[in-house]
Amino acid sequence: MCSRCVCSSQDDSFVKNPHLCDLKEDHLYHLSLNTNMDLEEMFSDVKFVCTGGTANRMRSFAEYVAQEIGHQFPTGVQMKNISAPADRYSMYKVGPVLSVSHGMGNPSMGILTNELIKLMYYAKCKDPIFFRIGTCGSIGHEGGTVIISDDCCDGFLKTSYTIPVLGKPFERRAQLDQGLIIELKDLIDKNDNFKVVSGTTMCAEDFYEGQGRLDGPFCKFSEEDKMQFLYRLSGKGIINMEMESTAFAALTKAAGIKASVVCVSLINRLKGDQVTTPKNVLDEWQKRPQVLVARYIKKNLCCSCK
Ligand SMILES: O=P(O)(O)O[C@H]1O[C@H](CO)[C@@H](O)[C@H]1O
Ligand SMILES: O=c1cc[nH]c(=O)[nH]1
Repeated sequence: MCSRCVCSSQDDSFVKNPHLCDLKEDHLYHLSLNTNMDLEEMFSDVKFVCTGGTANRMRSFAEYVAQEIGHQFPTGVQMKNISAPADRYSMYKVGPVLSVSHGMGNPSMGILTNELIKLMYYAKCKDPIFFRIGTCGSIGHEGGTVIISDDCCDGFLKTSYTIPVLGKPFERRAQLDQGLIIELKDLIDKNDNFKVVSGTTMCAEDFYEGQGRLDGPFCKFSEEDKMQFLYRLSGKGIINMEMESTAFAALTKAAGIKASVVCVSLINRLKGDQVTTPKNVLDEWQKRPQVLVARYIKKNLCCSCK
């Protein structure tokens, strides 16, 4: 970090923002981290950043991955939520793995991903890989099916993430890392008790009308309209819908960070709208993408990172 500001060189870095050089300190407000802390000492060993919608899921993923990679916490040391003071996201660190909740929707995922990218920069992490471990609704695949996103599009079927910036639309390509997708698919084990498929993911801005649901408080379209829409999506290779993939894909791509989205389907939307699966089954289903991602981490962990 130069003495005057928070910056180190930005030439081949994750961030592209000259204004960071005007900051004497940078507060990653939603993570309750800032550059007055020794972020390099705390996070420079991070190689895998895993995100998912809920705090409990990301805590249990952290505990699971600790087992899988044989990470030992010092005796009596409890795994703590690093971002607890901010009372927004939950962040757990298990050696080279960060497990962070992202809440629901692109805006929440966007805030988190922006701050995680800056964290990687300040901590001088080397080639981190990001994952979104989520749930989704699928088109034509039963609940419990794991879906790897080959590509992602917004609700207008554009493979980009567009937000208003200074009153004008600002569009970024939402592209996931194709090499990482192939590596994940290579880790599918025929003995797994779940099916894995891949295709394009539609990232909706809404759970109800935005995903063609008839069961919200308002609905201006018919069941026929809904089914026509779902079959139109299916005809374009879109196999699932969720609500964070485009912000996640666009921002990680802009940072030059490899990223992948792996979700489990909670419902085949061709058969209905309501998620009625019992909690214990949903909990088991939610572990399935975690198995695949943990397998990747275990395989790619350098021995020195244990
Ligand atoms: O289970 P998570 O990862 O939150 O993802 C899905 O679940 C939420 C909707 O129920 C949305 O956030 C959607 O993207
Ligand atoms: O149908 C679903 C299920 C989970 N998440 C979504 O966004 N949609």
